[in-house]
Amino acid sequence: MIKKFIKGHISKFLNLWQQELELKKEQANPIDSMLRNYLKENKALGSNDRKLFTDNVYKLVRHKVYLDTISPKPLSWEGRLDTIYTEKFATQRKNMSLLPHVRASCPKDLFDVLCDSFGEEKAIEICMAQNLRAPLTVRVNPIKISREELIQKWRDVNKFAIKPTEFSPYGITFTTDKNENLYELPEFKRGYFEIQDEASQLAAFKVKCQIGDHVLDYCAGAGGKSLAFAPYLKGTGQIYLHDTRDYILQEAKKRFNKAGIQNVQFHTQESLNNNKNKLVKKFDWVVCDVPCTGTGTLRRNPDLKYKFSRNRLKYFVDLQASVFKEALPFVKPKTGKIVYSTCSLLQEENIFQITKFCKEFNLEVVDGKHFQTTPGKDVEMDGFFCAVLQFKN
Ligand SMILES: C[S@@+](CC[C@H](N)C(=O)[O-])C[C@H]1O[C@@H](n2cnc3c(N)ncnc32)[C@H](O)[C@@H]1O
Repeated sequence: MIKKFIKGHISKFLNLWQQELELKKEQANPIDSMLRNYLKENKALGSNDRKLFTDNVYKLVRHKVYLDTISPKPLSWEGRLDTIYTEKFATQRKNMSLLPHVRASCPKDLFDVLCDSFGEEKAIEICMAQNLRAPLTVRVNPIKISREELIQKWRDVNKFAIKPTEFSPYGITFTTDKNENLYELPEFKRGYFEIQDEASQLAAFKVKCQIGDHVLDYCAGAGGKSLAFAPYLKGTGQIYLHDTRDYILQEAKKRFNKAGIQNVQFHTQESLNNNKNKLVKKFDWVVCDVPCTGTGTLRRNPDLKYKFSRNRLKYFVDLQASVFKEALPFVKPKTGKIVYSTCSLLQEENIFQITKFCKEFNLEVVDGKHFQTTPGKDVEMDGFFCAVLQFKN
């Protein structure tokens, strides 16, 4: 039974979130930042209460479409919350008279485009998987410690329930849903690891840069991908991090310092433009980890599914094409490679884009086929897409 006091907070918070979404639509603040602010302002919620509060907020947001159909009317957050803890919540999933997008708890527009990409059966499986809690996964920084050493320390001293990731050689996944505060660990402060989903790690490792290479991370954000592939360079060559948001590069700078990586430089849009003549055709690798609908990360960001619209999809498709076109001149002719990646599941942002780029710019996909992960029954990773392209010679 959830205490009345916590139920009150859950309702209050979700009413605020709903208002925010109605008012600002796709510009609405992300739910995780709204949650952080709410918890800061409501110190009366103790640490156990916070976990219960947060877990239930996420559950309600994930299952809202389904709950709106099966909960008592008039709808309220309290009513939806009570419904989660009834038998009906499980049994109605099998009610085939409910529309598929309702059973899968996915807004209709998004469900339809997922069906276009995967067919209905797979789309339902993906949505169901995206309604589960995301696993907590970290990437070990091999410059500071090996995965084996960190696993041993965490198992023996911290008593964490963890396992090595199956595909990434540097990942560790937590196997319980206990909220470990990893940011407070000395190993985090010393740069031994970063929190990063396994699929994102695998996409980053597609940048197989070698000693002495020059790499331009064109949409670097806070540097998540670059931090993962930087150890391949063994301190040689140079990574250029670029983003249109100056403040996020400051964040990246701090993370690189902590990770002990020095062969990097940071470029705002202005500084890259000022140096453009020197930098075009210079890079062995250009990484285009473009802005996208984020439909592969709905377990972490379930609020994104309510921001989705076909217009928003078109906005991202156009933006991705223009970012790719901006980044391409920096690739070294003949040998240079450009890596295009998204955390989207949609063909419009992925395979359709690279097919178009190949035709328009005389490129071909190299290093095997493109790489794609889709959350599903046995796939614990986020949805990611990545392809390595090179000029046809
Ligand atoms: C998916 S995020 C990058 C995440 C980052 N690579 C990581 O692994 O943590 C996309 C980034 O593209 C940036 N961006 C948006 N428009 C851009 C543009 N025209 N040129 C370069 N970066 C852009 C955004 O500010 C955002 O940080």
